[in-house]
Order: sequence, then structure tokens, then C-alpha cells
Amino acid sequence: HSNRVMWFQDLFPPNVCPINAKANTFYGIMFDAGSTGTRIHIYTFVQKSPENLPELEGEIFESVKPGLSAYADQPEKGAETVKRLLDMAIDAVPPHLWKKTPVVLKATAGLRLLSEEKAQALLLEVKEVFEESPFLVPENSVSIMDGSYEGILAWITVNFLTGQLSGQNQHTVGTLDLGGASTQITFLPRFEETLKESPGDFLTSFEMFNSTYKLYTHSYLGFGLKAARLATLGALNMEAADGQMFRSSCLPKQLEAEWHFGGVKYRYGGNKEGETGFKPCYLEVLKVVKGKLHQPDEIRGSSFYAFSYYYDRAVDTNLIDYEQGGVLEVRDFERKAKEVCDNMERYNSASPFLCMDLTYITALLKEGFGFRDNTLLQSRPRSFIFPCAADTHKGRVDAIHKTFLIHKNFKGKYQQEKKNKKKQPLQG
Ligand SMILES: O=c1ccn([C@@H]2O[C@H](COP(=O)(O)OP(=O)(O)O)[C@@H](O)[C@H]2O)c(=O)[nH]1
Ligand SMILES: [Ca+2]
Repeated sequence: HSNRVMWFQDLFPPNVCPINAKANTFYGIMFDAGSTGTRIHIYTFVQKSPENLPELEGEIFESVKPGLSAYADQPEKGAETVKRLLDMAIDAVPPHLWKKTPVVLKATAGLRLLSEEKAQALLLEVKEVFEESPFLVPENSVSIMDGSYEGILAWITVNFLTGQLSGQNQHTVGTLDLGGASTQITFLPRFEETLKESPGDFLTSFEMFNSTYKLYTHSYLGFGLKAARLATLGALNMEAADGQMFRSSCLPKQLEAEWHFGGVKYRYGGNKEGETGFKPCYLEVLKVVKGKLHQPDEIRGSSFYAFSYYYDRAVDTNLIDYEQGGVLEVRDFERKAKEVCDNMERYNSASPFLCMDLTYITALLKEGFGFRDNTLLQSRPRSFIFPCAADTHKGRVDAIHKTFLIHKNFKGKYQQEKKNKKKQPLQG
């Protein structure tokens, strides 16, 4: 019987996943207010000794859909969804620690896309919910996270947890995050050329674990998967869609339906009489990405870690396994896109957007970022990097997740390079 216990211990050493809370336990509450959903992470840390950094002991996770931006016109209702999640923390954190437990909310692209007024109204209501709670509300606890910070955190998360930031031989891997409303690309440039050729605000340096990292990172607002659907339909940035019908060759011919995003209702459908299938769809999607993104030469040959909707769609189409994840080539997405788009009747049960999504991912990778067909993308489930994380959100990699874990080593604010280069007309 002891053997059976042993293999388990090797996988989950006791210092990584202890079962019982100890005396020096403290908590942190983090909300990830994404464009498609709001998530709460309740972290438990243990400080084993005063000279050591606190270690992450456990995490409780819950999420709700839609995201805050869906309540653009009802900020109080939006804040209600946050309150319901925060009630979980009341149960999870022992009462004597409430006052010491910080609660923070970071919003991403959904709120970035809203008008300043609507976004601020939502943040204000959330702030009120926090202040009415028994928890510690630090200054600036409710805010919109900067896009480059989002990219950097994802990069740190993946590279720190795969052990690439400690020790000598650091083989860091670049990260690709495809969210609902924005998408981020982040990597550590190896060539001087990349540093010279990149727009100044794409380069960020920060110090961590006594090393200085100068990363290439950018967040493209409006290039997340859901935003790209609207862009393809020609409906992005329409305040009121006025019952107008948006049609696309990427959708099943006979389809007519409604879709809510960012508090707006859209009607959409297939090309009843016209063309459908991969070719016309690719041309439609191409208009959304072509010439809109900066293409750093050096990424063509390197491999990346792709997650969020890259992972989701790869799992949906059996390109990779939900539990194990896997390694993909860019052309695998193209192959699947063709298969789905040219046989839309056969994929009836799946999302009507499957063809559009896969085609967009293909175009974004190839024509947007300029990846080669054979560029390797590693897409792993969350549980692969976070073996202790609860099963409830397998298949996710958290960009925001590790702020608490790394905050002691992440010195000061990241700094954006100040190169007085002329800004290129890029969105983000
Ligand atoms: O902790 C998380 C939260 C979200 N996601 C993924 O991110 C995508 C949704 O993007 P989001 O709502 O965060 O949009 P954003 O605001 O980042 O554009 C989905 O694929 C989620 O599975 C994730 O991998 N980890
Ligand atoms: Ca996100």
C-alpha cells in the first residue's frame, strides 16, 4: 500500500499541496473581470518561516458569465455579480482574518472597450461592494489593468511555473493569450534586431529574481475572439445595432440568430444565397487582421505557449486533449478550419461560430503575427501547470492569477521603454 501513496507524493509533494491549514496562513482575493466572464480566486498562503516567501497553499475558484461589460448600462446589476462571488470568500476566509485579507479586481478588455464613463460607473459600483464587505480594500483595488501588464503577467505565470525563471539555463517560452475582446503576444527577444525594430511601447523591462527582463509585449484591443466575430460581421463598435442583420460566409447558410456582447444585441446570419466555406470566410476574416499587427521577424521560427481561446477551440475540435493539452502547428488550425467551414452542415451541433473562430485563429497567427505554418504552439490545460488547482477550472491558464505569488519578487512597476520612435498606427 505504501507504494501507492508514494507515487502520489512524488506528483504532489507535501510542500506544494498540503491539506491542512496552519497557523501562519493568510488569504488574498483576486477578481479577474474579463470580457466574457468574472472570476474570483481566493488564495491561501502559508508563511513557513519569517525568512521565506509565503507559499501558495490552495485556491478556491468560481466564475460567472457574462462579464461586467455586459452590464454597461446597469452598473449596479454588474456589481451584484461581484458581490455574489465575494460572498464565497466570507465563507472561505476565517472571520478573524477578514480585515487582513486584501480584495482586488482587475478588469481587462471588456471594460477597455467601453466608454470611459460606463467603465468608471461599473468600477465605482464594484468599489462600493468591496467597501461594504469586511475585507481589506487597498488603494486602487478596483481598476482596469494595462494591456502590457496583462501580457507580462501571463508570460511570468507560464515561465515561472514551468521553472524557466530560476536557475541558469533559462529557456523562456513566449505566450499567446486569446481572450474575448483582446489578444496578447509576449516573448523575450533574443536578437538585437527585434529590439531595434519594435515600436517603443512594445518593449517593457522589469526586474524579478535579481534579473532584468526586457520583454516584447502587446495587447491588441478588439482582436479577441468575440470582438473579432463582430469585426468580421462588420458590427464592431456599433453602439446600437438597431436590429440590423449582419451576414457572413463563415456562418451556416440558413442560420439567423441573436447574440449579446458588451451589453449590445446583434442579429447575425449566414449568406442565404451567396457563398459560404473556408475560402470566402478566410477573405472576410483577412480584412480584420491584415496589416493591423506588428510582425516581429524573430517569432517566425520560435515556438509559443498558446492558451485561452486557442486552447478552447483546439480542444473543441479534438486537435488536443482537454486534460493533457498538446503541441500543435499553426497549420493544424488551418486544416481544421477548412474541415469545419467546408462541411458546416456536419458541425450543426457545435457553435455556429466554429468555422469563423478557427478561420480567425488561422488568419491571426499567419497574417496577423506572421507565424509560419509549422510554428509550434504548445497548449496545455491549467492543471498541467497548476497541479494543485481545483478541478473546477481545468483547461485554463490564468494570466492574472500569480500577482499575489510573485509580488514580492516583482520589483516596482514595470517600465515601458522610452524610445522616441514614431508611433505606428497600431491598435491596442
Ligand atoms: O483564468 C482564466 C480566465 C479566462 N481564461 C480564458 O480566457 C478566455 C476568455 O477571455 P476573457 O473573458 O478573459 O477576455 P479578455 O478580457 O481577456 O479579452 C477563455 O478562453 C477562457 O477560458 C483562462 O484561460 N483563464
Ligand atoms: Ca483574460
